[in-house]
Amino acid sequence: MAGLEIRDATVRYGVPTGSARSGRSAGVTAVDRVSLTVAPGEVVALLGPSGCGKSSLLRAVAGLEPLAGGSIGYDGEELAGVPVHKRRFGLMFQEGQLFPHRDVRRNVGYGLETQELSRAERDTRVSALLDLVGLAGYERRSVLTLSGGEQQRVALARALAPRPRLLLLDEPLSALDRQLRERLAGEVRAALVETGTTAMFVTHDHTEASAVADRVGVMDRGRLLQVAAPDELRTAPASDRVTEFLGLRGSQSGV
Ligand SMILES: Nc1ncnc2c1ncn2[C@@H]1O[C@H](COP(=O)(O)OP(=O)(O)OP(=O)(O)O)[C@@H](O)[C@H]1O
Repeated sequence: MAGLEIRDATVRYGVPTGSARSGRSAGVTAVDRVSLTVAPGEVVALLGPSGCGKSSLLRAVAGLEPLAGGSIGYDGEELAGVPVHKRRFGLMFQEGQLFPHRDVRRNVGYGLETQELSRAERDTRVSALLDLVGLAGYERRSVLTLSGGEQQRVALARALAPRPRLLLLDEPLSALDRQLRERLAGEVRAALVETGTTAMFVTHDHTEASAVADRVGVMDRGRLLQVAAPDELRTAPASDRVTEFLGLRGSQSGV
């Protein structure tokens, strides 16, 4: 199938060699037989409390964690054995990812340096991306002078620059205060939709998940409880745990 296809993916940590075969439950099962698809151009959020396995699943898709079971494919190609840099996926994290000694233009243009573009073409693309993330005219600014929100906008522009076939975002707004987070969540979605970017967005904040994603996957203790459009999750939650995470009852949301 086109896009991302995760089938029965399992990620374990700290399992000594051989113990899986012996059947003993050594180590932690961070992701437990999760199946999920992301269609081309679709944005899917992974939502759940701290420790539920969201980042582990994202890292497995990126190729940063090996699978203990199941498989991950993209556009019909099996990704096992395909190294991180050959997957043509983009990554964006919470913070601390910009090069401090490069200006904004050279940060955003970083992923374009290996592509066969003239300097002028590169600059045009960088300016268009800065425009897209609301930072038109910031080319020459030192990233050290930017606010946290501006830095994450630059990081988003940089991640989008090489046109990744899948963008993986791990809590990209978590270091920002709530008000800014809510505004930026809408802006991130607009940028992803405008560029037609296929994306997986990890968050523990249900408001953010609903603002960013076409569909939200709710995770709990390594398992995927439900995947549905934000409206459908609200009107037809599959279980009480889903209701809790959506903040419709209790105080589990925003853990
Ligand atoms: N490198 C590791 N070694 C051992 N255990 C790990 C490792 N990374 C994660 N874990 C464990 O795996 C489980 C899932 O962690 P993971 O980081 O995927 O969850 P998460 O939902 O992304 O949490 P958070 O929102 O806090 O980042 C947790 O129990 C965690 O302690």
